[in-house]
Amino acid sequence: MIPPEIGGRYAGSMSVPSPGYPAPEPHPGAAPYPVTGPHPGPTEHPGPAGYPSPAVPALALRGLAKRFGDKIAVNGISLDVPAGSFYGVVGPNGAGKTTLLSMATGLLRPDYGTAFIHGVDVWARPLEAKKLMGILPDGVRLFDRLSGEQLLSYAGLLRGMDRAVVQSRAGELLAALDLSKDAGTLVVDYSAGMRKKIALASALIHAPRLLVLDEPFESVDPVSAANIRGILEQYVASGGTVIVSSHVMDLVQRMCDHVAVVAAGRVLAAGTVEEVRAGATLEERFVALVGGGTRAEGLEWLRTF
Ligand SMILES: Nc1ncnc2c1ncn2[C@@H]1O[C@H](COP(=O)(O)OP(=O)(O)OP(=O)(O)O)[C@@H](O)[C@H]1O
Repeated sequence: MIPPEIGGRYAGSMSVPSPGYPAPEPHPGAAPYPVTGPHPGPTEHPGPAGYPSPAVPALALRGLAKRFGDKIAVNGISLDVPAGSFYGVVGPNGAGKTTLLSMATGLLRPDYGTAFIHGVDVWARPLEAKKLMGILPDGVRLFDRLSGEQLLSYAGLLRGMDRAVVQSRAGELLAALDLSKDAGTLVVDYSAGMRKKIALASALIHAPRLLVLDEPFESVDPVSAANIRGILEQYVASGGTVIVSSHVMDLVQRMCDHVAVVAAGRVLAAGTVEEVRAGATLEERFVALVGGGTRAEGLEWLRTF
């Protein structure tokens, strides 16, 4: 039995789950623990300008929860990401963003709840769901004894793509991400930013309908970051959906049309960027929601030379 109180806590009507999905269920072997907060009611989500309001969200999370030992990393999150949106997930260190996105994309089994990619249950129909998405996970190792080009070919062939198509797309992606001259270099010899870019290319090669990118701009130089932003903006303009987690509020405010603020395993606010920031900057709103930082008291030894 699922605890009756499971569900996300929402700071307004902007957050969203739409009806039509079954109630979240605990996964086999999950130890029940109290997950607080009421079930959010269904709300209409406007699509981005120029797109009709889509009936089926690109990603629907229902009552996702995960505990590591005594630590509840994600505490019953339900959320809809509208198809065609550029969705930012922001939160302080340790907020539960990576845990949430890992459960949403089939990388980490939740204790409770499930996720639907364009209506397909990630945990009940994983192969179907995974065909629909491209993932840039945080901290997952790549097959780094392959060259960049080989890694891309591997990613494409693994998705059942035609070899000639894989080759031509790999060349285009390497060029777009400024990796052509390093195509034959082993990934183990790539810098952190180059690894990020080749992992992103691997997530894009099968032209998924949903991209889930955990910290895609971390370690990436400003020129490459601008290239990546351009690629993602075009992808969204042609109907794809992007979810990015990031700590850079300014970037999220400029790039995303929707945002969810996550802290301590819960959603504190979610909706369009305009709704969430409510006239302030996203950074100001974030600090107000999450709480001000601890002042650097003590540390006198650092100021005595
Ligand atoms: N495999 C694990 N084992 C134990 N605890 C974990 C594990 N993964 C995450 N946690 C804990 O769960 C909480 C959420 O971690 P998570 O990595 O999801 O946060 P995050 O929002 O992605 O953080 P950051 O912004 O620093 O990357 C943290 O307290 C973390 O210590």
